[in-house]
Parts: sequence; structure tokens; C-alpha cells
Amino acid sequence: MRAVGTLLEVRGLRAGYVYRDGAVEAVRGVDLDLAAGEFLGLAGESGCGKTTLAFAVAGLLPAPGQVLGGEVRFDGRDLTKAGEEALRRLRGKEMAIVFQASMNVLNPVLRIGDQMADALRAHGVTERKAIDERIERMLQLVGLASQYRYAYPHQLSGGMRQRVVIATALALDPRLVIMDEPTTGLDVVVQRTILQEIDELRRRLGFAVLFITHDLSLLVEISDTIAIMYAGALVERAPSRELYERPLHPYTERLMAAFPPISGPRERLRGIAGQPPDLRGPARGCPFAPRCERRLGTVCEAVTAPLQEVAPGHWVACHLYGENAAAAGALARSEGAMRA
Ligand SMILES: Nc1ncnc2c1ncn2[C@@H]1O[C@H](COP(=O)(O)OP(=O)(O)OP(=O)(O)O)[C@@H](O)[C@H]1O
Repeated sequence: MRAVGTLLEVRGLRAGYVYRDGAVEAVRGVDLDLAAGEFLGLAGESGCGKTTLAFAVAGLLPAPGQVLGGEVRFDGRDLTKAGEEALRRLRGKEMAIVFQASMNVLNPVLRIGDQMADALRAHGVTERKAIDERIERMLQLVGLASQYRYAYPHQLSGGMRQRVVIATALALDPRLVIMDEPTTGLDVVVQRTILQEIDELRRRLGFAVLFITHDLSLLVEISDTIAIMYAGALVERAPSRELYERPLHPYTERLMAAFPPISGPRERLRGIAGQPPDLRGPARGCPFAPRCERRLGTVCEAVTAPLQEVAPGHWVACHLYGENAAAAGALARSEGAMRA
């Protein structure tokens, strides 16, 4: 049953790119819940499937991408079964999407205000006065003076253009805003400022946010919840502060160490040695095992750990935690003794 206040429920979602000679399964059975008004941060290295997940949720996977199984329930309705027209109506209105480098997709020969007006008209706001009012309000909300509606994109900085894209996404009062690396390519300080502004708007307007980034440190102060994705699956999910103070999965630990902390002493950063696995073909064991300094041996190489709740709201998929941790540890020690 749906928990009260749940806006988005993703269940067992599988999605990928299907070719004649095989498939890349980029999303491998993801469960995700997002409450109305919640800010969920999704982090993981490049190639872990974050963008594919976002596109699959929005029903926007370009061919040969497709949803291969599972459900995406938005307000109780399964979007994987909705028709293209119903999805189109939903997107932009109830669900807004800001994709990577979207500030570069503004039309260079149209004034900012005209582009925002087009987006509003496409979703049924046609009255001139209503359009004008919304454009003014949204520009103001994202901290741009209203005269910028008469500007062309090249007259604005990257950060300002991204604010325009965000203002357009918010203009129809969506209930969910999906943002996939919306600030990548901008100066780090500008990235933080924009993220703080999005959070402030969320608190005022009440929409939920699914915010995707490879930079975990960006999320810690702002997200309510953080989910960590690796090789197409969620490996950890916890309230933001809890994840920051007590990361459990070895991948989360390494990801945390790979980015500078927002505040506090600057430590030497350690990258994560090795590469995420190739997502063609089935997984065997924990996909992080080949890169993991804490792997237990055969059990990690052969058996995929399920996502288990190990503390209230703190879920992790790792043999080092949960009900089988002691047995997995004992098995690893006996393997070690046999090799010695
Ligand atoms: N059109 C495609 N055809 C085949 N494989 C693809 C296609 N698009 C993405 N992939 C593969 O799917 C996997 C997941 O990619 P995806 O872009 O979803 O990851 P990501 O975590 O969002 O990475 P990034 O941060 O670089 O966007 C990768 O292995 C990628 O190579």
C-alpha cells in the first residue's frame, strides 16, 4: 500500500538499451520512494545509471532505451503503462525536468521571455496577462531582474541561463522536479548558490526534488535523503546527515572521500581506483567487489547482497551489514585460514 504523502514510488525498475547483439542494462531493479515536498539526492560515479533512471522515471528514454520491467507510480498511477499523450501532459505540468547542460539548449535567437511564454502556452496557459505575470514572478523567484525577459541567451552568464531554465521548469507549479546535473559546468560557488536557491524555492512552493549529481558533497547539506547508485542499483539510502556521519557501504565511503567537504578541514582527496563495471551482461555478486578494499572474499564475488534496513531509514546492500554479516565474516575468515 502507498504510504501517506508518497508522490513517487519506483518499484523494481529495470531499464536499458537494447541492441540486436545484446543489451546494456543500466538500471537493475531500483526501488525508490519520494514523499511530497522531499529533496532526494541521487549520487554515483559517471556511468552508474543515474541519467537512465531519471529518463525512465520521466518516460523519456530515447530509443534504443526502454523500460524493461517494474513500475513508476506517480501519485498512485503507473507511468510505465501511461500513453505518450498522457505522459506529455504530465511532464512540464506536474513533473518538470531539468537535464544536464540544459542552459545550452535555450534558443539563441529568441528572447528569454518568449521562450518561457512558449513553454507556458504548450501547457495551456494562453492568456497574455497570465503569461506575463508568471514570467515576472518566476524570474523574480530565481533572482533575475524582470528586464532579463527581453534579453537573448548570449547576454546572460551560464549561471543566469541556468536560472532561466529552472524558472521555466517551475513556472507551471510542478509537484516533482527532476534535476540531472543541472549545475554541472558552472563555477562551484555558483553551483552551490543555485542549489541553495532551489532548496529555498522548494520550501516555499512545496515541490519534491530528485536531484542527480556525481558530487556527493553538494548534496549533504541540502537533501533530506541521499541514495547512492552503483552499477545500475542502489547500494545505500539514508537520511542525509546520517549518511554523512555514518556511511556504511564501502562505495559510499570512497565516494565521500573523493569530493572536498563543504566545510571543515580540507583533506587530501582520494579517487576511487578502478572503473565501474560494464553493464552489458548479468551481474554476479556485488558489482563493487573488484574495487572494494573491504570485500569478504567468495561471498562478495558470488552473491549480490539485498538492500536491507540496518538502522531506522538507513538501507544498505552489503554483506558487511545486516542479518548475515556475522556468517559472511566467518566464511571469509575460514577461506583466509584455508589459503594460509
Ligand atoms: N544510448 C545508449 N546505448 C548504450 N548504452 C548506453 C546508452 N546511453 C547510456 N548507456 C550506458 O548506460 C550506462 C548508464 O549510463 P547513464 O548515462 O545512465 O549513467 P550516469 O550515471 O547518468 O552517468 P553520467 O553521469 O555520465 O551521465 C553506461 O554504461 C552507459 O555507457
